[in-house]
Amino acid sequence: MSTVETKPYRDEYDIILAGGGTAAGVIAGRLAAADPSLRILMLEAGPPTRDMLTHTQPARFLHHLMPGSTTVRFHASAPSDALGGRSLVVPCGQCVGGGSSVNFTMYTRAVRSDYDDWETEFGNAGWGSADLLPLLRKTETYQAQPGAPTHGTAGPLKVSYGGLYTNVGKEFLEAARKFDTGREARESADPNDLKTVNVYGRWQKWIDAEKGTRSDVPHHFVYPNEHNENLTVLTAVHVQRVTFDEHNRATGVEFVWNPRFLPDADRQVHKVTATRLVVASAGTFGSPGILERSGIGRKDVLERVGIAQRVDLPGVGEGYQDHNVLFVPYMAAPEAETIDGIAQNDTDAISAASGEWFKNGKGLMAHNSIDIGVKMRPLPAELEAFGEPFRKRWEQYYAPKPDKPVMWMGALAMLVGDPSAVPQGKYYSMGYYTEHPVARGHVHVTDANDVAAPLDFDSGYLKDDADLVPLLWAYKHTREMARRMPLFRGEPAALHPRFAADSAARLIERVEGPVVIEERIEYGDEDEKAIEAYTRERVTTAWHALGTCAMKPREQGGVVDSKLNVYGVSGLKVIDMSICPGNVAANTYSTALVVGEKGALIIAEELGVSGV
Ligand SMILES: Cc1cc2nc3c(=O)[nH]c(=O)nc-3n(C[C@H](O)[C@H](O)[C@H](O)COP(=O)(O)OP(=O)(O)OC[C@H]3O[C@@H](n4cnc5c(N)ncnc54)[C@H](O)[C@@H]3O)c2cc1C
Repeated sequence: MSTVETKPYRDEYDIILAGGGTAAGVIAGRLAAADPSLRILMLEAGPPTRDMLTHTQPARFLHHLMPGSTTVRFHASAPSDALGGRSLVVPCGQCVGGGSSVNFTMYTRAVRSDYDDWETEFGNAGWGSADLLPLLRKTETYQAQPGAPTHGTAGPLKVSYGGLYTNVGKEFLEAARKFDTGREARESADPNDLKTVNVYGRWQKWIDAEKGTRSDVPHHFVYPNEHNENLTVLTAVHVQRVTFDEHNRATGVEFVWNPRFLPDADRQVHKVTATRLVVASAGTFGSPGILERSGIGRKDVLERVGIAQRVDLPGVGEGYQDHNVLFVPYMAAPEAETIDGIAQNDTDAISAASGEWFKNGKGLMAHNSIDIGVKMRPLPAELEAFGEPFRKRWEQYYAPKPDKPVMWMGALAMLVGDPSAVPQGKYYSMGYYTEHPVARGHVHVTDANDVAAPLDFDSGYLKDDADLVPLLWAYKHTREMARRMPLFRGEPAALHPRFAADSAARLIERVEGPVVIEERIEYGDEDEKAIEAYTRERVTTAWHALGTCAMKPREQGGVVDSKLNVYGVSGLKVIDMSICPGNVAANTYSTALVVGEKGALIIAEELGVSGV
């Protein structure tokens, strides 16, 4: 295998993957291992990741989100009234491995009904949970509780509880036990068995229990094929478009070097031929752009930027979804075990944690800050509190499917937020996100050629009140638990709602030692307004973008069929998170992997390759 910049590469391959992220890496790795004679080219916009500690050391994930990061691309939405006039900025992996190389290594799997909906409601035979569970197992070796049902035993990616069980996690579990008595809280629970809801449990991580390394795609699917001369990974490449013959069959791609990484490279358009298949695997923001620049999309979108339409496919770039998340920080006692120093790129903290990590793969460096969480469905009184805006959603969508959680909640042993806005010290954060938001957005190109041009991006966030009310409730619910943890030392005003000084809900700005809190906080109308304003001003991306090239019938706005073929052309598939027709109750890495695995099987079957 060659991981090269600019040259050498051949003029012709059997398969070209446009994008070198999570799903693409699984496809390349599986196909190359099964048939080393297949000539595969993977074209990635960003830089290589091989053996780099910022990628292999799990706790360093925030390094990739720092301003000026070269391993993610930031997409800014149009300002939205629903977000207090803000623009939402969504970072996406932009390096070999894509999201798998920069994500927070939080292991979360969808529930069965999410995938069953893909099959029954969107007409995709072969995509139900019974078909996908074997593929979920295929990707992983589950070290957290070896032998646990539904998990894998021999896959390339290791799943564990990480290198430490922090006191933040332990105290959060205890606070849940005491405060949230309508739900169970057990260390032995498996919240990721595709069905468990309303049970707080230890949260798994995409981290190797022995080596302490990130379970990313490149180091486990792609780089192990280095002996294979027929697999080429070309980095710093902007795929502009797919080329076609007169019968609308994909013949290859056109690309330019990404000037961000290769400022001195030529500015010409390069062409490579694919004799058998082109796969767009550039993610939820990237794949619709490749289709649109190739003339596949909605007429007015293409006309606006001067692209001649090849196929009228109005669903391209539509249906954008994510999970709406908030992280609310609390001051912690000095003895709190947090990854704050590492997350903030403090060199002393990094070298201290690296010492243990290099020795035995353990400690804070083999961690992602999340030890305990819950997939939560509202209990009857809570549903009442969600009120009218949520009732219809509940009755139509959630009530008939008892495995579907409405939210995820958990504790993070770190400050998530701007450190310069709060007093120095240790922090933990309460995190919560909605699993299946109602509102949809879109992503479209604004330039016919320039891959780096900002996108026409509407996140859709909080445009439907059914998406808002669970978040308002979750602030109050998690605040009760955060205050009941013995490590609690206060609520930093800059990163909480602006409650009036004489409100019963006012903040406890600082305490010097553990406090005993038994009373629930009472919220008046003004307090509720403060929480809504706060939620609109602070809700952010969960980095789980999906749905912009949906796999569903063409007449319903679909872009690909259930074999992942783009409607209206041949020889072109889309395989990444953009194909998800519906959301999943989970952080999305697991689903991106299963989409890659399923895509590899479909390609293998069509090309007559066995052993995938
Ligand atoms: C910061 C962050 C944190 C996350 N945390 C978690 C987590 O803890 N747990 C979890 O389950 N999920 C998490 N996720 C989500 C998960 O990692 C992603 O959903 C998943 O990796 C997406 O896979 P994909 O194959 O669809 O796209 P990606 O992995 O994003 O791959 C797309 C690739 O295509 C490249 N590309 C785009 N356009 C072009 C072009 N024109 N030419 C060439 N290349 C192009 C991009 O650079 C990118 O590398 C996180 C994601 C991010 C970004």
